[in-house]
Amino acid sequence: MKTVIVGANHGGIAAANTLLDHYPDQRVVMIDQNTNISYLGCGTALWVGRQIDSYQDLFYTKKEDFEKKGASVHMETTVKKIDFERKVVFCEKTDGRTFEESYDKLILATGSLPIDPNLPGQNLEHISFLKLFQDGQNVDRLIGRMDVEHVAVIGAGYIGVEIAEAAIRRGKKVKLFDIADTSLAGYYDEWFTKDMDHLLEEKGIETHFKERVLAFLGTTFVERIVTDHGDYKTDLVISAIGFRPNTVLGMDHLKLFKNGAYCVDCHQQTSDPDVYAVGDCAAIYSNALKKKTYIALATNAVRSGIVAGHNVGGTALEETGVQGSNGISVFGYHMVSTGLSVKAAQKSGLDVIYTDFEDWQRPGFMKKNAKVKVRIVYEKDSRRIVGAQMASTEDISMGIHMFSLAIEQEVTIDQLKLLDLFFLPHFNQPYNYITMAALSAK
Ligand SMILES: Cc1cc2nc3c(=O)[nH]c(=O)nc-3n(C[C@H](O)[C@H](O)[C@H](O)COP(=O)(O)OP(=O)(O)OC[C@H]3O[C@@H](n4cnc5c(N)ncnc54)[C@H](O)[C@@H]3O)c2cc1C
Ligand SMILES: NC(=O)C1=CN([C@@H]2O[C@H](COP(=O)(O)OP(=O)(O)OC[C@H]3O[C@@H](n4cnc5c(N)ncnc54)[C@H](O)[C@@H]3O)[C@@H](O)[C@H]2O)C=CC1
Repeated sequence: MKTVIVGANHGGIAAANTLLDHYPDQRVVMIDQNTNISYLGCGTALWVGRQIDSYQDLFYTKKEDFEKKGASVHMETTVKKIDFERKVVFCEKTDGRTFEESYDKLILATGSLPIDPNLPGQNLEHISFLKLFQDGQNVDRLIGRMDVEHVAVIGAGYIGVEIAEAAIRRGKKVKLFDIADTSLAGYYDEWFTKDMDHLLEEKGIETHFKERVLAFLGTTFVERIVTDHGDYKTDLVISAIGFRPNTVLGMDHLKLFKNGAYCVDCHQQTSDPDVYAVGDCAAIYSNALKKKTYIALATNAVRSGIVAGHNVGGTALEETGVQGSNGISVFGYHMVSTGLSVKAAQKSGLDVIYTDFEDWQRPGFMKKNAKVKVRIVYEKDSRRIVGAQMASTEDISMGIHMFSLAIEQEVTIDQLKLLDLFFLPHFNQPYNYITMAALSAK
């Protein structure tokens, strides 16, 4: 059986490795328009901010690794069109040569594209997205220039906050804009985002929230940014206002989710039984919402790629749904969340309440200590946990993984009250903050 995979980044790579490692009878053809694969975008801000020495280790695999396993890999090759009736993809290499690849099964892993604010002056130089490795190289080159002093970041979501930190670390004057009234509004409630906003300002980032960018001014290079509150000198603009699914290849043939992502079932199969979709180009089932949604994360791309690979290979593996677990760490402050914030839950029509707790991580007699904040969001009637947020200068990631499982398994806030959590002064308090938050739940 021959499977063609369009897109060979995190989702396509996971699908290809699953097929090549478990189903020897499979012929796998991978096609990607880029010059590189497996780039960890999350490393861009670390490298631009010189928290890691180079970008070399931000790639975890390469074309040759798949060729060694027997795959054919066409890099710098764009799939221009797909004939879903004849089951053929039409390819064009960067040098203009064209060819066709027939398929028995097709896996679409074409990912996402940065949302384009489409503003006047958008084509001036020194305005960049931050999606590809090449974008990271471009921003790193520009930020290294002496004549680039003022950096404007549009979008205070995950990319925007992380790259704003990087620009501060490189000694730039940074303005961070968002139409929301706080940073990270899509992931956390205000009890958390106000701490992040304060930290960003304390570190020298000039925040401009509830402010809409209207245009860019300049002759060759961008010189000023115009918003509904004023205009500001700028030498470099980084635009990070979210991703949209890249589904131009199948939009006229396959069923689409409300934001344009491909609808898929629990096997990652689209409305065409020979076509699967994974990663940022596909919708995903939220265990918190109990319905399909769109969450563009590398972790989801990998898991959905594995599920599609097994199903194409002949194993009817079902995806278990996600909670959209995510985390951010800037200036040594960590925030992690899973499921829904109160705001997101209410926006989706869920009737939720929440319990908050803030305490020291360890008992007072321990020399090393740090404050931890936790919020648990749960449905009023079912008392099912639907979300959690945590913040500290300590690594609290294991806590949010537990909450992710709790949401998936429909654990209630009452079940959490007496959950067996160990006590050791090096790690926590006898009455640790998770138990205390649950015990204080209404
Ligand atoms: C700066 C940054 C930081 C991030 N940090 C994190 C993080 O910390 N944690 C996390 O979970 N997620 C993070 N993400 C999100 C994560 O990178 C994406 O969710 C992930 O890349 C999705 O993988 P994908 O394979 O579905 O899509 P993509 O990575 O978008 O890959 C799609 C691939 O398809 C190819 N392609 C598209 N159309 C065609 C075509 N017509 N023909 C041929 N090839 C095509 C593209 O070249 C690309 O290689 C970050 C993203 C960015 C930009
Ligand atoms: N640590 C992590 O897990 C990371 C994950 N990612 C993922 O990559 C994807 C893309 O990241 P982002 O681009 O940061 O998207 P995002 O969704 O995290 O943030 C977009 C931000 O832009 C704002 N915005 C939207 N339109 C705007 C406008 N016209 N003007 C000003 N602000 C506007 C939104 O309010 C939001 O705060 C997301 O799915 C994100 O979760 C990215 C970086 C790190």
